[in-house]
Amino acid sequence: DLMSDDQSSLPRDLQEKYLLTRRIGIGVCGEVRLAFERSTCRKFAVKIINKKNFQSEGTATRNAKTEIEILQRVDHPCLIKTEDFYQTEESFYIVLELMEGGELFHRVKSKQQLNESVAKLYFYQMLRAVQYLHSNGIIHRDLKPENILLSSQDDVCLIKVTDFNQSRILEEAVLMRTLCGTPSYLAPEVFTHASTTGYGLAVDAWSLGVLLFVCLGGYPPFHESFGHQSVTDQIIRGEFTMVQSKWKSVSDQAKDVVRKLLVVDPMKRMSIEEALQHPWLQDQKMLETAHRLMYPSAEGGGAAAAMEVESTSGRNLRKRGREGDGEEQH
Ligand SMILES: NC(=O)c1ccc2nc(-c3ccc(Oc4cccc(O)c4)cc3)[nH]c2c1
Repeated sequence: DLMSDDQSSLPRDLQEKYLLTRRIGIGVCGEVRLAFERSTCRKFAVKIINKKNFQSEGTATRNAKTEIEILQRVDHPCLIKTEDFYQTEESFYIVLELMEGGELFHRVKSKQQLNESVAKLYFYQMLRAVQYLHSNGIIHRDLKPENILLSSQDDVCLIKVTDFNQSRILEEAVLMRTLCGTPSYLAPEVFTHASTTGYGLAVDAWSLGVLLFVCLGGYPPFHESFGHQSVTDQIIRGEFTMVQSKWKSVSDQAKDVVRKLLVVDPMKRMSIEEALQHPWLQDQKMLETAHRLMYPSAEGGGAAAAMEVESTSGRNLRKRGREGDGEEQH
C-alpha cells in the first residue's frame, strides 16, 4: 500500500515529478502502477520493466529498448501514447497515458461476453491499430485481452493496443544483407515469402482471431479444460469449439471472421486488410462511431473536413467527420 511502499528505489527525477501508487497491472516483464503527476494531479500508468527477468538479462533489455523505440515512433488513435521515460541500473520506467476503462480482459470477464455490436466496434479498432503497425513494419506478437485497454467504463469507447515488449521491427535490410552473401548455405525459407513480411505479420491476424473469439464467446478458443488435448495440440490442429449456449446469438458473419482468422496455415489465413473488407465490418453505423472516437477533432470541422471531392472521378464523396487518416472506408 501507499505508506509502506518503498519509493526510494525510483529514479529521483521520476519521483520528483510523479507519485507512484498502487499496482494496476502485472506482466511478464514487470508491473504497471497508477501514478499522479505532482504538479497537475493528472493520472498516468507507469510501466516498470526489470532488466533482469527470468529469460536473460540481454533479452529483457533488448526487448525493452525495442518497446521504447516503438512507443516513441508510433502515432495512432488506437495505440497507447507515451509521456516520459526514465531508467536506473535495474529497471526501465515508461510513463503512459492512463486508460480509465482498464483492460479488455476484465471487461469481458465482468460481462461474461460482449454483445456483438460492442465486440465489432472494439475489433475494428484493433484491426486499424494492427494495420498501422504492419504498415510501419512492426509485428506486435503478443496481442491478448490484457494488452487491449479501454478509454472509459462505457461500452462505446476508444480502445488502445499496448505492450510492445514482444514486438519485432521487420528488418528488410537484414534480409537484403543476407542475400548479398553466398546463398549456398541459406535455408529455403530465407528466400520464400514465409521469412519476410508475409508469414511474420500473420501471427497478429491469428491473435486477433483469438481476441474476437474471446469477446464474442466470453471464453478462449484453446484451453486445457477442453477435452484431452493439450492447448498446444488444439492450436496446432486449429481445433476450437463454439459452445452453442454462448454462440447461438452470434451472427454467421461474425463467426465467419473468427473461422477465417483461426486458420492454421499462415498463407491461407485471412489478412488484416481482408478482415477490414469483410462484410461483417461494412457497418456504416459502427464505422461512424469508431471514426468519431478515433478522430474527435474531425467532428464538425472546417469546410475542408466536411466535404471533399475525391481527386479521382469524384464519385465517392468523403462525408462529414470521416476525414480520418485519409483512408476512405467504401
Ligand atoms: N502491458 C503494458 O504495456 C500496459 C501498459 C499500460 C497499461 N495500463 C493498464 C491499466 C490501466 C488502467 C487500469 O484500470 C484502472 C486503474 C486505475 C484507475 C482507472 O480508472 C482504471 C488497469 C490497467 N494496464 C497496462 C498495461
